[in-house]
Amino acid sequence: MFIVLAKFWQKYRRQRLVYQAHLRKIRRLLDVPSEYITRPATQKLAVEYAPSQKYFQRRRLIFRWSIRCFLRYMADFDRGSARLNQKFLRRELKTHRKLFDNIAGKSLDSQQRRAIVTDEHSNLILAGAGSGKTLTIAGKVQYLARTKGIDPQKILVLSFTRKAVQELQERIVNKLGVNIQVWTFHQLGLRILRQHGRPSLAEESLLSQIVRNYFAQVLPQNSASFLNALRLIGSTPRDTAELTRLQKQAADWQSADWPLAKLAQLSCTFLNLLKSSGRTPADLTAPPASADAPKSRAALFLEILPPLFELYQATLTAQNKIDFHDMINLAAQLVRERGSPAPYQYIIVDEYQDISLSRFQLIKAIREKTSAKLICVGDDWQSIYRFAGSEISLFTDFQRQAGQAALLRIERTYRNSQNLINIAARFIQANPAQLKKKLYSRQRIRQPLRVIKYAKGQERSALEQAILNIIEEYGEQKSLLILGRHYRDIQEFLPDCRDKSRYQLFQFNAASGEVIYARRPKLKINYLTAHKAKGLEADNVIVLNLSERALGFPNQITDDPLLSLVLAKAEGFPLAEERRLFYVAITRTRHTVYLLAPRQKPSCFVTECAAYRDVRVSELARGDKPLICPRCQTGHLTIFTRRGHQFWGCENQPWCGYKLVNYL
Ligand SMILES: Nc1ncnc2c1ncn2[C@@H]1O[C@H](COP(=O)(O)OP(=O)(O)OP(=O)(O)O)[C@@H](O)[C@H]1O
Repeated sequence: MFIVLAKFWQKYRRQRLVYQAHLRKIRRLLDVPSEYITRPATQKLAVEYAPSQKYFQRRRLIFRWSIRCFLRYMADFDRGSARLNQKFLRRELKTHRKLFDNIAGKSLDSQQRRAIVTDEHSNLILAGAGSGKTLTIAGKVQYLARTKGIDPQKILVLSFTRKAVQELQERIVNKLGVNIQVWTFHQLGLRILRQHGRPSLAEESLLSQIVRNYFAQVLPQNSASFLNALRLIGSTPRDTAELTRLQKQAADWQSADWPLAKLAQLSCTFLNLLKSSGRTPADLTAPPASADAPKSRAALFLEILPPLFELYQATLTAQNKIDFHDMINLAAQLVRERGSPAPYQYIIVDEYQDISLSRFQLIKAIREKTSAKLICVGDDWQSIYRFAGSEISLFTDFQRQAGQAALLRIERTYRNSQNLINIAARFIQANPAQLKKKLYSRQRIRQPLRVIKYAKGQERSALEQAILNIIEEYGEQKSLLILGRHYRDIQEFLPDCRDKSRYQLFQFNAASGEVIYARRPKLKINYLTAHKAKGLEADNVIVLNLSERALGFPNQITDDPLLSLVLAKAEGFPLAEERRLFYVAITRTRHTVYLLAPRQKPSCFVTECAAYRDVRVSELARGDKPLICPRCQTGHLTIFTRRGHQFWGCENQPWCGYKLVNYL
């Protein structure tokens, strides 16, 4: 009897120990986790805890609350992990409140904080213009380095332009004191190539030289290909004699008038885009031929392209050089073959909406070697580089491209007023393909978007009117950004600013982009194209030349359809990229935006915005009274003489009383 009891007791104790071990294990799981549970970690946990699940289920041990919680967790692991992650986030936000209260002197808002502490394997931070993307990235780096003990050398921060890199470096290294290196994709690529002793950079003009040589020397030697090229530009020779004459002429091709010159230029652009996507001509397929066009233009082009591509690649190899695109393509290949340049734990990409296929491949290669976590920050509303090879689907379809991801938002803008965001968001979301966002701001400004319409010849007066209105409202101390769609827009507005012999009301320094308004020389004015202004801000903004014409805003010159073979899939919505560019332009302002549009043929964007609430439209008076009073908006400005002094004032005196002192 005693032996039976002893055996029973031993068995009971053994079972009890197993039971307690499982219980301890699941309690550890259900406790607030010490780190964020990522999707890959969730899958590992599911495997790790399956035996405990079986153990409790088999014995129907569900009387304890923790066991019931555990079984519920195991039934839907994703939801269970999400719940635990919420607990983790709450604790992290509380523990590190002081840090988030002071990132470079700014207290982060709740969405910025969440974006920082969320630590999924792949993270996409969807942000609005002026919502503090740069500050959030700086905060993330500081959080990782200071609280998680991550070596800053294992955090790879990437951006697209040197300017953006400098800004990030300045904020992270100088302001936050975290010693980190921020790179452009090309700098990173070059670093990888140098590590493996790869060749130096070829002259920028090499591609155009080779293309020229190809069309002048190589192509004419092959009559069939030469004929294809002529067909492509719509000029089929009448007979063999004419074909031979054209082949001979090709060798002496000098001027841009040569019929194949445009095709050569197109080939240069095409090859640049092809290489920037990391593909070769073999990856391209022409659309199927139709009954009326047995060989499409695309098919003809894809016949003459491969030899050109090979010639270019062979020249690079012979000279032991690489081009700008190889810096990224070869770097990705080297990472795949020989490993990552450093054991990165985090990769943070700024302005992710501008990502191209080849850059994405480079990130992917590094992640495959290091299992680094990826944090991409961007704004699809500001994606304006499709023409240069950016692939917006890598952003909008992030989950499919980068694996299951956490989608975070930062939607409070610190730059624009709510009134301006309402206008800008309505304008951009007219395109239903743009991701939905609810941006908000605490700032309010009545009629932040103001349209001034002018007659032909009044361009300069319209600009002056806008400047005077801004000075009247905000004084001379505020910064002013003048934006054009094309660089030459400013020259159309200030044609006489190049004539040094005359009195110059405006002076424009083309090198620095600085504009000096002679009557208010202290006013800080800069001129940029809308593309260059991305990422910048100013107190007030004037957008020039909003006209409806080929080189207006929107720019209506369409790309050669052949480029669609290498560009991202065309968007269904008309002028989608120009719309985003206009959105970028108007969101650079902290206060107001003036849109200068011709009375005849104003831009369709201006007409669309003019119908919105909170948009003010005024017209410049014709003839010799071009300036409208900025205060009452009805009278014109005229010169008054009082006690021997002259000054500009509103003609509606004394009702209006507006005077411009120190103007004459
Ligand atoms: N939490 C905050 N508190 C106060 N100011 C902030 C905060 N976050 C950002 N800002 C300010 O908002 C402005 C815009 O920030 P930032 O330049 O980082 O925006 P962005 O998202 O990169 O803008 P964009 O995409 O339009 O270039 C800056 O002046 C920045 O200092």
